[in-house]
Amino acid sequence: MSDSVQPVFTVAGIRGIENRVMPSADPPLMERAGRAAAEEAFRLTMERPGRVLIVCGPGNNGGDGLVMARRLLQAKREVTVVFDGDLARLPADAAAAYVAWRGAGGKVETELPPPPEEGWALIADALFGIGLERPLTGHYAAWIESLNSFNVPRLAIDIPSGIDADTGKVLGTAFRATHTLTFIALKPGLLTLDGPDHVGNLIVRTLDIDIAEHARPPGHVIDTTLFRDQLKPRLNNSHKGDFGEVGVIGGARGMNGAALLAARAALKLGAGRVLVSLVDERAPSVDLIQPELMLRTPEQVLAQANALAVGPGLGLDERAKAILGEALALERPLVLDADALTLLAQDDDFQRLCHDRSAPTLITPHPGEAGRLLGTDPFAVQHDRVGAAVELSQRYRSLVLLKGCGSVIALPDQRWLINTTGHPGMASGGMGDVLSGLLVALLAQRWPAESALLAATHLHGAAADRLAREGVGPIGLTAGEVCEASRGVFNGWIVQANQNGH
Ligand SMILES: NC(=O)C1=CN([C@@H]2O[C@H](COP(=O)(O)OP(=O)(O)OC[C@H]3O[C@@H](n4cnc5c(N)ncnc54)[C@H](OP(=O)(O)O)[C@@H]3O)[C@@H](O)[C@H]2O)[C@@H](O)CC1
Ligand SMILES: [K+]
Repeated sequence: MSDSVQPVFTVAGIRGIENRVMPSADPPLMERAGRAAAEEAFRLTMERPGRVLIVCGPGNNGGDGLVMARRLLQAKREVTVVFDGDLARLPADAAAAYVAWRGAGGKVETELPPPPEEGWALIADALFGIGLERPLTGHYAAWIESLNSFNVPRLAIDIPSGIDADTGKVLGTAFRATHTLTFIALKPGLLTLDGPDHVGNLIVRTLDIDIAEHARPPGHVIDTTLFRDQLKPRLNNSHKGDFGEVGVIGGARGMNGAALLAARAALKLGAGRVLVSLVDERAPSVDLIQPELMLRTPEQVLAQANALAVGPGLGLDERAKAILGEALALERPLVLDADALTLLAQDDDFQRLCHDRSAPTLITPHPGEAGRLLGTDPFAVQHDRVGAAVELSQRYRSLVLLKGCGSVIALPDQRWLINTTGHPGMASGGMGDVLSGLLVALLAQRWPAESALLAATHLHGAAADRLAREGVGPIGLTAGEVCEASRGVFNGWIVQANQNGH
């Protein structure tokens, strides 16, 4: 994995690094964290002099806030600290930070005071960090609700209080930050589920720890460097046979569009030929909007394509089952989505076939489909998206893309990655079909399965992001528009990857 790719650690991983570094850390980690937070506060209040409110909790996150407060006070800033923790139960570093704060002349309020007349210059949330283990209730929950109501910069220290650092779940209620300064490394909860709605601008400070020296990250954030090796310009001396033959099978009655969208996306991402089979017998025999697509029978597609996407609008009837069985038996890269996933979840024979395949299988469930595949429900999946994706990958010996806010990719060797492109305008019909099409196009062009899944996922979101920047959406964005924009973004990546001698 390239050094520039951002690592992601679960709480257990962060604790492991802390335990290794802490005994000899000079200055201590909490001093470094508090100093980094004070620096960030200066940056955020450059144009907003005035009083900074720091709300500190009963653990080491509160300790970070107390160090931050002392640093600001020593730099002649006005600071109000709120802390009502039990001094006798404060961890050692946080207790030392408390003593140092009082020693520097700092005062402590035990209730949230009203804001000064000119308003708070900044609110810093140092209530709870990675140690939060149960829902927030009572006065802590009330404080957070109140802090969220101020329209001023709101800085979360390490993680917005109330967000579970491993899962991104809101535990009771959660601080809505405009900025989050996180320490040592990213955590999954900042990137997936409810995390992105609470973190605002995300800033990582490693606290001068060389992470690679201490631990191997279990996860990463997806970026283009992960598949840059595949981003090659085409040779002048090329022909369509060099770029593979995609097969898409789906499009039952009322769902023709799902398979056509996938097929069009495959065409726009450079597949040499795209064969599509609409299982609806009354479906048209040509796509008049995209006549380049070759409409064929399922048998012809299964026989000819060198990479297959099965499922968009496939239906759940006997014919659909027969097609899925045949596709699973072919040793060619296979994308399964939508109805194919529902059929897979229902049938032990399909599961056995899937498990025994030697060609790559790529499954792209949303949380509902993932729940069915795991024999549970969407809530359980969302409760631990990374865990669910890893389990699916193991159970189905597949590369998995679990869709949703902060899509999670899990690979058969148990590595996982989180995607940060895309936006809620993509929550609309047909988006998943386009993603399947982008993915199968790269597979047909003989990209390795892992690179294809990372690239298609990242591209799908990046295309939607570009459109939103151009005023197309986010609200009302259509899957067809993402399909078109993906082509431009992808070609741009190739140009970029091949500049400067790469
Ligand atoms: N360790 C280090 O060296 C470094 C750590 N760093 C910083 O420390 C943070 C982690 O600190 P932490 O482990 O002390 O956990 P933290 O998030 O402060 O919360 C624990 C406290 O909250 C309490 N509590 C929990 N849930 C609750 C609830 N629902 N409602 C009420 N109370 C609740 C819990 O109480 P208890 O469960 O024991 O009742 C305990 O008192 C980390 O995010 C980073 O900011 C950095 O300085 C770098 C160096
Ligand atoms: K916090």
